[in-house]
Amino acid sequence: MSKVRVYELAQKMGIDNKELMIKLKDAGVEVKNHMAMIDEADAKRLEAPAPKGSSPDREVPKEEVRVTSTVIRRRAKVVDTVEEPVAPQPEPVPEPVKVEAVKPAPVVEAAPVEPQETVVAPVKTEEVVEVAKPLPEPPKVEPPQPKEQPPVQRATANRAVILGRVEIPGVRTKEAPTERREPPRPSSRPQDRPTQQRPSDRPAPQREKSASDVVQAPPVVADDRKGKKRIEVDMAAAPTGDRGKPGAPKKGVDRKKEVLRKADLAEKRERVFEPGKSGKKKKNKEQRAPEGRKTEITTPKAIKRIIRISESITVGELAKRMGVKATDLIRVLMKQGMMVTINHPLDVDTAAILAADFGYEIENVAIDLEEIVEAAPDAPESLEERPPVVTIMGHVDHGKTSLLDAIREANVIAGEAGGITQHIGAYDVERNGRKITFLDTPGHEAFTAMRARGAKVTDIVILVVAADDGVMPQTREAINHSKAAGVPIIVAINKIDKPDSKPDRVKQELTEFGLQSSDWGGDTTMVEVSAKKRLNLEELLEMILLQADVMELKANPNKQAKGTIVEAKLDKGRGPVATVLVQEGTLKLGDYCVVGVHSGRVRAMQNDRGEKVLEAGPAMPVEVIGLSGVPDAGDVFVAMKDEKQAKEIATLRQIKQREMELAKHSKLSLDDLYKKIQSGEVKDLNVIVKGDVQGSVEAVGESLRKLSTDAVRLNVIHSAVGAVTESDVNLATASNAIIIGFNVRPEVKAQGMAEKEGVDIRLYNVIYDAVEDVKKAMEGLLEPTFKEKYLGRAEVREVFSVPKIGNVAGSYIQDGKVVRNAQVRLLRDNVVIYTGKMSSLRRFKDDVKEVATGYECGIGLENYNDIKLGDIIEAFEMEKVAATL
Ligand SMILES: Nc1nc2c(ncn2[C@@H]2O[C@H](COP(=O)(O)OP(=O)(O)OP(=O)(O)O)[C@@H](O)[C@H]2O)c(=O)[nH]1
Repeated sequence: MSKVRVYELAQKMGIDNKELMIKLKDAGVEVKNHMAMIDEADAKRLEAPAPKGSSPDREVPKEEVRVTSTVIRRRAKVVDTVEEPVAPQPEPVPEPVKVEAVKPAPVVEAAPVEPQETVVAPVKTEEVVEVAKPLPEPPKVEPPQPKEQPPVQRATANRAVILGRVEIPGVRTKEAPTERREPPRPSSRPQDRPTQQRPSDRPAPQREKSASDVVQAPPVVADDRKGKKRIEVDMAAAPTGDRGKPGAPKKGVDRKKEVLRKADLAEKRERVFEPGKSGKKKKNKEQRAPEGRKTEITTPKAIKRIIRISESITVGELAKRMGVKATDLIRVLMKQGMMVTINHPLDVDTAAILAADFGYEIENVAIDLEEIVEAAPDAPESLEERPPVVTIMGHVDHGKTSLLDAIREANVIAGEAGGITQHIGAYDVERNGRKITFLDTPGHEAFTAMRARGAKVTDIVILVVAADDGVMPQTREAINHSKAAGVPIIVAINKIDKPDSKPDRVKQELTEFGLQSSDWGGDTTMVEVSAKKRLNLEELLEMILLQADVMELKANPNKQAKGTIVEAKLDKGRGPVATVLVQEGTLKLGDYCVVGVHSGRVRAMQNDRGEKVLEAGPAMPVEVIGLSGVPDAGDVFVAMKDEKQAKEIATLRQIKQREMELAKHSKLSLDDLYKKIQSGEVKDLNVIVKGDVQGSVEAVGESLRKLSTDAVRLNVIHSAVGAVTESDVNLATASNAIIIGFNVRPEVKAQGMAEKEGVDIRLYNVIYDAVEDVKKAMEGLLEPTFKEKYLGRAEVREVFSVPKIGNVAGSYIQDGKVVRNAQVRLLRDNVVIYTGKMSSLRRFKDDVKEVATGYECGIGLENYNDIKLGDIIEAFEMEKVAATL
């Protein structure tokens, strides 16, 4: 007679094993556990009435659930089953028996099975194998699912009651370690589990009793039987799995099962059993758990959402730190008008805005130089009197240089005789034991250029006004610049030795600018001097010191030095040389320092008399050697103890500078084009100014801006030092601007591009001419009758000295052609050194009319011999053209 196993029938009927066992009991069929076999007749009898909610028919549809990579569990569809638990649950409470079926599911099963197994041992073996595949056990779990964690699984995956079970073990696993020691499962285990897992299931204990009555040590069987599914459950519970061995010895069948199990589930064991045995299991869980968390927690904790950067970060790095694609960041930046690449550095502000879009915060952990520099304000008691720093300003030829020289000479003579004066950009003189520092860069351009860099160096301005000339344009500018800087003025009315000098008239004129002589009841000190005759120079110095007293100039000499670069150059022998005007602290030999984008170490210092100096205190100018590069005038000099820190700051500044340049370029072209469109009726004249030095660039720019009228607005959209480049031409094209070059030339490519694009490049070497031209053009009066026509340029590759003729430039024609008798310019680093005529053009000793690109030739310049290797000779001719501006 064919038989069927209880669990198979239960599976077929879609009900829990326990439940079926209860039904069997009710039906008078005695079974010890779900592995027991019953007659098919009995089975059919039971199937007919079908269990509570679930109809046997439903058993047919089975569901496959992959429990692990090697185990697939098949079981009846849960849809119905899901409801079942509801019914059984309430029952369990009153009836211990039912409860058993529900709660102890995994554990209890194990217990009861054992006894029966004893009987059907051999069969089981086979079954076990089967079980492993189809995973019948699940049904048992079904009942508990609703109460335990299974529900979670159901909810997420598929009503898989089974799944729920699987989970149960997982949950238990945590407790597993403790349970393990309770191999005597029957009684203890059930209790433990129910209590731990479902505290609400009180019947559990009672059940267990009954269960324990029936079974005792069979845990082994239970484990085996359930095969893998079970295993998971039991193993999860830890105790059973391992115990299987110890408990099994009781029955040979068990052993076989175990063997089978080992064979079949070797892999699984390693993963599930083994770990379950001890801490390993925990590890396993731990491993799993985090995985789960990872997927859940997609957003880092608040603390991890703060990105610390040091002054700047590249787009790629920021994307990486935020865990987003760099392309996403680039897209966002593009929307904001920034065309960047993955390696584009972002400053803190930009990065912060960008990061905010992705829910991150940016924290700038860079060393703040200003902080270091400013540090804590000096305590009043640490301050000591320091010499005043003086700048001389005035109109052209009013005697600024003469006055400076006169003062210095007098000082040198009076001071250390024999000292060889050197031009280091600043010097100090002594008067009655007190020092005065003069900045040897007369003129307001330098003064303003320094100020534009944020350097406030000058304490007192000496305004030189020629007594025979009076207040002139630059005098006015000097006054304005001084006032803007808030620097007190001492007027030196110069050239009083001249017969036609009228100091009073000067004083009178100055009152118009708010400078009233103290002689006349005002508060401005005015000294009548003569630089030429050395008249009243002492008095002038005296007045300077008096003014300094009023100002109470003080500084703390006992700390790391801080100063400003007054002048800097690249010396062939000594490398970068910079004159530092120490403003605070004392600069010592060996100090590390940061200057602008450069860092270095003070390797040598000397004063304006060429003497070696070991240290320089406040207001003392010294020439410093040891910098990594040539800084700009006006750069702040900061001495520091730490070399690494100095280098770091310099690097950061370089990055910043590069960013600023990049930002400036992209901004200009875009912004101005837009502005132009927006300007509507207002006629704009956009100008780009390029010059040989910052001072002239600023001067030209400033003069041009002043030409703005109500009708035409003049915008200097870009100004910089250097040759006219392609970038300038591009900008001019986009902004419909003209380019004004002051003492510089366009690069070859830029020239070609300008011609192609129709950009007007105008070159001057006199500011007045540039301003006048633009002014006339704005008034519609510009009538340029001649326009320069570029012919070509040659590079000087050798210089030959020819008797009677002088130096001849052995040149290579780089571009265009060079024509005999053409006008030429000699350029050195794109700065015009000489403008004149070509005196000779030869090829192999033969005079030629012209030489084309790619050929070599000898070029002689009229009345000019200072030709050097690398110079560029540009040939051009003037042609008549109509006004175009
Ligand atoms: N008679 C007389 N001539 C003076 C005096 N000071 C300067 N000069 C002359 O004025 C001219 C201009 O003097 P500079 O010292 O070059 O004037 P500056 O203001 O420095 O001129 P720039 O450098 O071109 O701005 C020179 O020829 C000097 O000799 C003075 O006190 N008396």
